[in-house]
Amino acid sequence: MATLPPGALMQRAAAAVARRCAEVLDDRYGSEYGRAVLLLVGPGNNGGDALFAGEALARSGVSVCAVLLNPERTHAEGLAALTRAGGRTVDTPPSMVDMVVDGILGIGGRGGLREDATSLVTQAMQARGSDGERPTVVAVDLPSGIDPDTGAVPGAAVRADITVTFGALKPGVLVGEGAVHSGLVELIDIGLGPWLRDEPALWVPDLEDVAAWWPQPRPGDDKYTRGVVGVATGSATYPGAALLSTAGALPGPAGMVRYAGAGFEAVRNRYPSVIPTACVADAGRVQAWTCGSGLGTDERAAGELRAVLAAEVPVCVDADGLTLLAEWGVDALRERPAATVLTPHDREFARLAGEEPGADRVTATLRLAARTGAVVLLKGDRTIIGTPDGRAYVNLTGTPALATAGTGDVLAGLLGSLLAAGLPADRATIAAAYAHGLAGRYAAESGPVTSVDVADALRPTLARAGMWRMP
Ligand SMILES: NC(=O)C1=CN([C@@H]2O[C@H](COP(=O)(O)OP(=O)(O)OC[C@H]3O[C@@H](n4cnc5c(N)ncnc54)[C@H](O)[C@@H]3O)[C@@H](O)[C@H]2O)[C@@H](O)CC1
Repeated sequence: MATLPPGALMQRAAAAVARRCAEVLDDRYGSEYGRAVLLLVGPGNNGGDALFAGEALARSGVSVCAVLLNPERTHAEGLAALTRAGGRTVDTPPSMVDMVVDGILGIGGRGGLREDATSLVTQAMQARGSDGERPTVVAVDLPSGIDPDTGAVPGAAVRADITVTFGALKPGVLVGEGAVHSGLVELIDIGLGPWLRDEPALWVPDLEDVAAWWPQPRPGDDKYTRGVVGVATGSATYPGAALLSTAGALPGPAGMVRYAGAGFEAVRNRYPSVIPTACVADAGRVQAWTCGSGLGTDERAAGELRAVLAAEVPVCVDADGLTLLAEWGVDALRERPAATVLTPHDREFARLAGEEPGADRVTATLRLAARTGAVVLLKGDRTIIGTPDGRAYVNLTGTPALATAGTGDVLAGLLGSLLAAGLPADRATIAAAYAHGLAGRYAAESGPVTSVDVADALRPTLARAGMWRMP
């Protein structure tokens, strides 16, 4: 740090916030010029960041005003800079505000917002932008009132649309209630790297990574060289699961889908390119299996899952497959000669692990991954992926709209296809969660989402996001 001029980190942080604010205003209004931005400024360096960001915005023609929560402890240089640039302080929020920048508390904040801050935030949110809509809220580093380390929200807290966070992703903005308050989280590198402790506790996959990993068809490929995925799902009771997991597998990167199970006629009628058989034993060679969605838990289902697990190829186990595994005990999974991926929701997790994920979902996921030797994808508001070697990822593309029946079947199908196309299990799982979340968002743009909509949205999503590149 000695090599950096004093305040350099704050300047970089503030510049990143200002840049993001300007982009959001441009998106909303076509230009940031003349728009009204309100800074909520707390007593520490978080407030300092907000003030310097306000300075930069004011210099670009934005009308910036600031409410100071603790005038006597306000970052003095920041305030002077804002004032020099034409920004002003006000006692109460004006009625017309296009954007609120939350610089009340950052990583120094503890115990939720106090009363004065809570009422200030409430007033600010009653303002309206010049388009009549509520102001966009951009949080500096983290939304004020959330616990930076755990994501707990012990009292009132700011609800941000966007959080611009610096140097490292604090778990508080990624998991639990804190994640819900953080909106879209953007990590900015301000050069803190050398001073950060250890490895990040949580990694956030981004589109660049996922698009780079996504297998593309190469010249000379045929359907077999691109990988063949086997889908062993559905039952007489749940024939829809067969269709949904197949629908998830088809847009994936594998060159062929084989279906094995009780839904084979329905699959044949709906998807002519799929090779259907009644059971795993008859299915022929595959490079990966997805098994479990709607499979049931009877003897037949157990036999199918055993056959799949005995194959020396990667396997994604979902839904009823997880219930069966829980009955058998998960420790034997370590003996599998190829990778396993488990995709539980909370109740399935509790059956598998013998305990609820609890408040620390990341640690719980990693513990199950270490115990089973499998990559574990714990579904939730924020899907968490843990690897047996102790890396944890959180997927940020999901949407609550995906909390509807059958979307997990689609995810499992897509994941199987990525495994069959040769992606290592951790990347396949991350990539599937990422693309599935995006597809959920895309589907939600045209109305309430069903799992069929998510499956249908996969192809346009993969093209739009660059996972599919025209060969
Ligand atoms: N760590 C770094 O090197 C950098 C930090 N930066 C900014 O600095 C922030 C941290 O700044 P500070 O350490 O000054 O802390 P904060 O600005 O988060 O909090 C300031 C003070 O508020 C008080 N406080 C805590 N909880 C409160 C509550 N519930 N209600 C009212 N007051 C409360 C405490 O006295 C605390 O020290 C980061 O979040 C980030 O925004 C950036 O400027 C970039 C560089």
